Amino acid sequence: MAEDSAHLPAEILLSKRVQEMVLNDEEPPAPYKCRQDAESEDDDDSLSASPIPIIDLSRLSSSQEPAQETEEELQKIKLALSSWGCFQAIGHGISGSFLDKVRQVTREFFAQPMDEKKKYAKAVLEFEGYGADPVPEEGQSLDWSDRLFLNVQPADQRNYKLWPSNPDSFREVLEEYTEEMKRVTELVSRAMAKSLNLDEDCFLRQFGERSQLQARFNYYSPCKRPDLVLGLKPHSDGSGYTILMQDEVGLQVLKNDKWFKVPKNPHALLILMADQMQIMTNGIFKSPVHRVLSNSERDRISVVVFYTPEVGKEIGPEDGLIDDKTPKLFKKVKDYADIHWGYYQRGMSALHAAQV
Ligand SMILES: O=C(O)CCC(=O)C(=O)O
Ligand SMILES: [Fe+2]
Repeated sequence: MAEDSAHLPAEILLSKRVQEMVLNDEEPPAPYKCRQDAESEDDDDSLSASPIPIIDLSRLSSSQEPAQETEEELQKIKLALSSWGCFQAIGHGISGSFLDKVRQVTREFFAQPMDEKKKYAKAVLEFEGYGADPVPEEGQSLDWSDRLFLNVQPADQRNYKLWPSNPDSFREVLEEYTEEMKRVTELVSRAMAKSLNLDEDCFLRQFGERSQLQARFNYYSPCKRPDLVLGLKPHSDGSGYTILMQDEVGLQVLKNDKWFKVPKNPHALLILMADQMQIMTNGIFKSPVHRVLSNSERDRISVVVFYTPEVGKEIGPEDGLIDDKTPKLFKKVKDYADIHWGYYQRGMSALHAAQV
């Protein structure tokens, strides 16, 4: 059976979910195979400390905190985002038990029978809903994962027909998580601006009053051949920045041509710069390439929230970062996420399209 499906076009393959193939004990069909190098991605470093910086956001918002300690945390943010393009945020004010609840409703959704999940299925060419990303261009591999993608903010953009009614707390949990994400994006956007000595509201102004939040719930089934597939292919995000949580390891971030594992930390959120923050900071903050490995033993979920400027709003490098010695590296762009998507489908980065 696996041989037959190897010759099917990606459109047909996409109508069958990875979870179904795993339940049928199928080997990954050819369009999913993207790795020949079979690097050894073992877990032997799982006990060692991760080099990805940790930032305590509570040190920024506490009015009791001595100014010097706040300043230290801001410097850590600047250093983290200009070298790694990401940090693990703790002290973000969301309780561990609520983060567990978000992970739990995600797991419960994906654990349902396929017929239940397909009630929320997207059409092959559409984006929002349950399934896989739209078919990439010829020659691009498919990801060994399933996902549910939902617009959550502005609230008038929600398509509640695609919001699962099972588990029955899903909607309420996602609404609450969205409120938390709004709060965290305000906190982080201001902190990033302050770390660069800019007006603290400058990034919030660029994102606009109708800035967007989109939630992507990823489910990574185990794979018998993790050496041949990827849960998600290497990419940078097209959003402004992304807030991510996972329940198991699997995500890796590229730095200096080396992959680094994002450690399992049930209390941390990964704040990951995307291309539009690289543009707004004139290249000071980096939008890192990241990918998700497959695992032969266990499944994994992640909940990813993309924070993106309002539709139709022009964004560009902050004036305060440009002077005679530091020319503008990027042009003003609008709806960059769409440009990014076009290149992503061809396996390419889009940032050059925004370069001066
Ligand atoms: O699952 C993850 O940890 C990463 C997901 C991701 O990179 C994305 O959805 O853009
Ligand atoms: Fe991503």
